[in-house]
Amino acid sequence: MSMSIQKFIFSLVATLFSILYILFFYYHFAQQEKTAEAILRAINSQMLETSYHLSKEIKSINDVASLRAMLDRIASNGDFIDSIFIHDEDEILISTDPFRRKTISTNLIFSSGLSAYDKLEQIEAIEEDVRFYEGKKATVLKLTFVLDKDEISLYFSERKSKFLLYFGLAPIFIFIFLWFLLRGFIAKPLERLRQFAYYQSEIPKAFKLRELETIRYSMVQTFQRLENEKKELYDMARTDMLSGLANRNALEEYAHRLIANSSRERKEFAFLFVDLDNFKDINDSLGHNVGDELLKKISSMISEALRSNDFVARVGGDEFVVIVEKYHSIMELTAIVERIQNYLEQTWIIQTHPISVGSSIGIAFYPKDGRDLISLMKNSDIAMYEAKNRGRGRYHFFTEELNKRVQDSISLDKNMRKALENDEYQLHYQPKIDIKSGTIVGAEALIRWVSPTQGSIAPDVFISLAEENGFINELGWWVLQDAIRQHTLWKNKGIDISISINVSAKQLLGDNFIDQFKKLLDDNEVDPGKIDIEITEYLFLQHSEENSKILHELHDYGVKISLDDFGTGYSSLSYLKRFPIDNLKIDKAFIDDYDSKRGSIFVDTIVKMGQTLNMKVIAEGVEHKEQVEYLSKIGCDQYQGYYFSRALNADDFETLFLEQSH
Ligand SMILES: Nc1nc2c(ncn2[C@@H]2O[C@H](COP(=O)(O)O[C@H]3[C@@H](O)[C@H](n4cnc5c(=O)[nH]c(N)nc54)O[C@@H]3COP(=O)(O)O)[C@@H](O)[C@H]2O)c(=O)[nH]1
Repeated sequence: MSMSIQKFIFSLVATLFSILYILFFYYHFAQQEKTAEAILRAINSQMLETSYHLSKEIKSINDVASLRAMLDRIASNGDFIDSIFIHDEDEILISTDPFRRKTISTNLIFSSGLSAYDKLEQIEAIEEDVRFYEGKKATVLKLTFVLDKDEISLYFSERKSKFLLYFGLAPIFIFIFLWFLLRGFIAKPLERLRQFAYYQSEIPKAFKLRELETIRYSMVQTFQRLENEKKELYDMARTDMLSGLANRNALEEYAHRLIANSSRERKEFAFLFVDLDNFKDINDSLGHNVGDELLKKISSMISEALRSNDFVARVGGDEFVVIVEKYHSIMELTAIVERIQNYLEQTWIIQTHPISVGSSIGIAFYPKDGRDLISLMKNSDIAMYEAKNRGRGRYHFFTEELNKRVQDSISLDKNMRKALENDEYQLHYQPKIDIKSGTIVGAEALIRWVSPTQGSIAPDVFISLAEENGFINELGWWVLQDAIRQHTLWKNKGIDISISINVSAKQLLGDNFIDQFKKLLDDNEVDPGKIDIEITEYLFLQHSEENSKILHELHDYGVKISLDDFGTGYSSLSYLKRFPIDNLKIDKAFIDDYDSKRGSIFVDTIVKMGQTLNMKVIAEGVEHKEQVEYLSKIGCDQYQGYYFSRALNADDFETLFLEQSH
């Protein structure tokens, strides 16, 4: 049976005090007996002495009466003697107690079985013979000492009280003091140490007892050591010893956590299975030492190719898993994949051996290609084998459809960039018509890619990819330069119309856009008021502080700002309030629907709202006469659309402009 430290200390102290109390009581009774013996002895010797004196003094029975004074003195001096009397067989001859008439039985004094204290308690008197000679006749009288019972019990009860006071109460106080002392210095600290050892709760503060303090300090040290060892073991269990990368255990933990989060937040992530090409040959031909060293280098290279929030684990000899969570598009992901492959595609010098090793990468996506680690591993592995089958040093997606899409995007990306070098882009211009006068007041520059192999490619096909991969900055800059060039050319020919240029959010927010744009206008002596920058609502979604600053700067410079495709995307009236917008372009979808009840209300409302906010309102995608009539009726400012003209190349636009202005 176990007990708490507090209980143990309490029992220990209590047992100690019980023993002490037993000893004290034994001592008390022994003392009491000794005292009783001493009292009895004193009374006895007083008695013997008195009897001896009386024997000498008394010569005849008549002398007894003369002894009164002596007896009174002895009775009053004797502490425990109540009275003294002398009697013969029949009657009391003399007594210090005037009321004493009878003798008292005194035989108990000789009863041997009783303790001295009991004798004192029980006997009332003791007596002694007084012998004397009247002539030759021996006479025996009895001398009796009557004991003062009250005095005796008062004496013993006083002694008892003192004993209780000294030996009874004092230990109780000592007991309480000891209890608090032991509890405070031993029981509580030990209990705190126990709790610390058991729960590893907060480290107890230093104790005042040296031994306990040593134990506490040792425990703290032990726990710290254990904590470090635990951490080391934890890390070891999750680290690949050769490469220092995460191992399969760590991958399992990471993937489970990520899958749970991604499923909750409905997000996808990419799971890459990386396998080195020809690694087995290197191992077999140059030995495992070289292979190991190569693996170490490759591992650190893969880590270097990744961003801090990507995850990499070595899951087999030359197999790695990379998890990429944050990417905006497949193209951004493929850029990461290509970076890994490019980093690994170098010649490594290992123990003087030049070694080249490529990699094949299979890519699967959570949740599309697998909802758990096993299926993601399996499917990315299948994709990796497909990459190897197709000639190594490649990457391959698990689904063929995605594979095709990515391959198409990659070749589009390549061709799109080449097209700029080969001067395959052209700007077409769609007239903007003033509704009241019916004349051309401007032109929207729209890019066209005229490929020698594929013919005219619409901007819808490549603009979004150019925005995704950042090529829009280069392409957009070409558009601006070409539009300004054309504007200057027309101005010199007397065609002084404003030009609207589509500028993507990425381009607008790119480095130095404002400075370069202003320089372009200044260099060509272009009136900024003749240039209209078309932006979409998408711009307002991000970096709104920065956007606002750029738009205000452009506006202050004199450039007009048009909000394109109004009403289709992320429309919020607060944009119209916060940003300096000159023109509102109603999206074609609203214009198409102008003849329905709701549709007409929308168009009408947008026109009124725009004009109330001092904006010009331009209808897009106008294809029919009725639409123009309706727009005219509701007071819309301008329109553009196939009804008047499609976007034309610069020459055709010029012809049309000159035709309609005459
Ligand atoms: N960042 C840049 N974006 C550009 C540039 N050039 C074009 N674009 C954007 O590409 C999208 C598609 O443009 P496009 O194929 O040229 O189509 C434009 C018009 O041809 C078309 N349109 C005009 N009128 C009609 C019509 O009556 N019917 C009909 N079906 N289509 C018509 O609309 C497009 C103009 O759209 P918008 O820009 O919204 O005014 C398009 O989003 C362009 O913005 C560029 O140089 N840079």
